[in-house]
Amino acid sequence: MVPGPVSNDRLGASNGRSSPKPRILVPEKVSPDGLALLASDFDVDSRPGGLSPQELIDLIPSYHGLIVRSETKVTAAVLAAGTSLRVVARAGVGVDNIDVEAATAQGIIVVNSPAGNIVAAAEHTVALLLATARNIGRADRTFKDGKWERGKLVGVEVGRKTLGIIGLGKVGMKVARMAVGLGMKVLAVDPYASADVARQASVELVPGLADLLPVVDFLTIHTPLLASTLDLLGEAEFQRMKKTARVLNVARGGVYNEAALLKALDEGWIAGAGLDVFTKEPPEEGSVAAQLARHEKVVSTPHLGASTVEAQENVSLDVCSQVLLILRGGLPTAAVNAPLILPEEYRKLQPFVKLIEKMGGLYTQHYVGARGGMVGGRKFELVYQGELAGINNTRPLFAALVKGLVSSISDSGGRDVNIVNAALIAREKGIVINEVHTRENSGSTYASLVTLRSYDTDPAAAGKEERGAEQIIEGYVSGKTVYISKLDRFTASFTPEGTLLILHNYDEPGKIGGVGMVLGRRGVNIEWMQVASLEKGDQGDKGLELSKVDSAVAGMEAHGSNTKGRGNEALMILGVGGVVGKEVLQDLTGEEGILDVSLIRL
Ligand SMILES: NC(=O)c1ccc[n+]([C@@H]2O[C@H](COP(=O)([O-])OP(=O)(O)OC[C@H]3O[C@@H](n4cnc5c(N)ncnc54)[C@H](O)[C@@H]3O)[C@@H](O)[C@H]2O)c1
Ligand SMILES: O=C(O)[C@H](O)COP(=O)(O)O
Repeated sequence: MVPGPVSNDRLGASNGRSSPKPRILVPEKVSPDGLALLASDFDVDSRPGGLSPQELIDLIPSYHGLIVRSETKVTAAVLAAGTSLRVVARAGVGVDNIDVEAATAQGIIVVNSPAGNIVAAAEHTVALLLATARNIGRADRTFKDGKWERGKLVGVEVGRKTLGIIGLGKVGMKVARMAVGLGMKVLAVDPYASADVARQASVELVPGLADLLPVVDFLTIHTPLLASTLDLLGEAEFQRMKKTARVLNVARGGVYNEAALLKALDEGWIAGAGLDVFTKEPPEEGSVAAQLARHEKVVSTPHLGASTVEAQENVSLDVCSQVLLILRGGLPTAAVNAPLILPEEYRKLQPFVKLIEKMGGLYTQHYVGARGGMVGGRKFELVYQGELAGINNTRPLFAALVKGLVSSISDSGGRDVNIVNAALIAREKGIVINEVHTRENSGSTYASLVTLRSYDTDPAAAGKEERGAEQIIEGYVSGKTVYISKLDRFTASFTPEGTLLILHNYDEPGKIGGVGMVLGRRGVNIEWMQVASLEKGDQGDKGLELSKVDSAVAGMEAHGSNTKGRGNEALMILGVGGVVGKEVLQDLTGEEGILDVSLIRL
């Protein structure tokens, strides 16, 4: 993963001509403070006006480094054309414009500046908060048009009002502290925030959106844009808010569904919005995003959250110093795609690293995403049983769990977690992981078994380590394939890969057919399915596996039906293809006898 230093010979060969220095392309406006660090060793080609996708593909073969902000799309095609490319640096936080997966596959390091523009983004949020409260945009516009409309521009105060924050990470926490300083009451939703850290900042963590939306006067989001946060707020959510509420977005376009937000403003479900980011930037003429940007009730800015002199200096210095290090053969400080395992441990540990990472991802999406639970403040026990118990260096396994747990909730998809920073990231998120080695394998048929247990510490028994409700995932490796053998109280045997739907239901006839009909109607293809029953000794028999059933619902019914009455529970686990949107989950949840549904992407 770590490249050796770049030699000028190599560059000459790739160019077809000799060049005195390795080359770095900067197709956006990046502060000269950082670029100056590179000037003596490299040929820095700055093109602040930007490049078209084709121009970038045509130019990239002769460059060793690429430094971008959010406007340049570093696609798989750009990376494939970058045959000499060693590093892509994002002068900012979000790497959603970079195909990190493709970069990793090509051994290209992606670095960013995780903290350089936090203050700028938080201050911009507060600027929009006050601007929406006091109609600053409209006042400025109409005054400049020669109007004096004091009567139409009466605002509201923010002091003593309630601010809701979705995503209490670096920017969210900064906004919270500033809002407390303005005399606001602050509530937040973030399954990974530590309740202790929140309390110290006078923020009250609430369990979910249902607790937040009806009570806030202002709402701001500070989550990354992920599959799990895309369209997080739609029509139903805006309808739950106060008519006087105002919403802000200095994170990413798409977390509020733009069409729903436009409707909410037009219909008067909410009073206003302050928007810095849009699904397409700049918004296309006539698009919903463009209508929002121009809306009477919206204060809009063209993605200016990080655009301060100070933030641009910070991020430029951060990433340029990393580019310098990498191209000289050193290790970066903020690689987004750093490896979990050292090469010498790879063969032995890689399958277990994969298993544990998948278990972590499954945990967050099944227990937290679907059920509105919390991860911050929970304790985890990672039990290595059988042969695996003999492994001394379990740091990659620990790191794999942290990576899996945070993968569905972080900008980088957890790819920035590595063996060096995993413990720190876990601490920041309030995740406590205890590793247990045991030679016993409790009757298991697998040579090595991994169990992930999570439990609440009873808040009433402060410091006494009493356990609250326990959640369990168990898995094993066979050959190179990883399997989940237990999920909660249910015995299973499935490969945690791709898009899965996990339905907790009453084990009674008709369930499979009903679910198959819903998915068929919504164009979701069932690739395989399995019914996992309660463990022996709990209730019922072992799960019945039905592999590779397509849409043969009738056939599934015949195999999968059983005649147990209501009271017995089961999990229906489906590997699916196609787009599984909110409406699919709503339809499934509405089916008779379905207790809950989780959508898992692994
Ligand atoms: N407009 C701008 O110019 C600008 C500037 C800086 C950052 N940003 C964007 O702001 C966002 C936040 O940045 P950050 O540095 O604070 O990131 P961060 O990773 O520190 O914080 C994100 C937080 O969101 C939480 N989260 C994830 N999914 C969630 C969900 N479904 N519900 C509730 N919380 C959830 C995470 O647990 C985490 O605490 C990023 O998307 C970043 O790109 C925009
Ligand atoms: O993710 C970020 O860092 C911000 O959105 C800033 O983007 P920018 O560098 O294009 O201003």
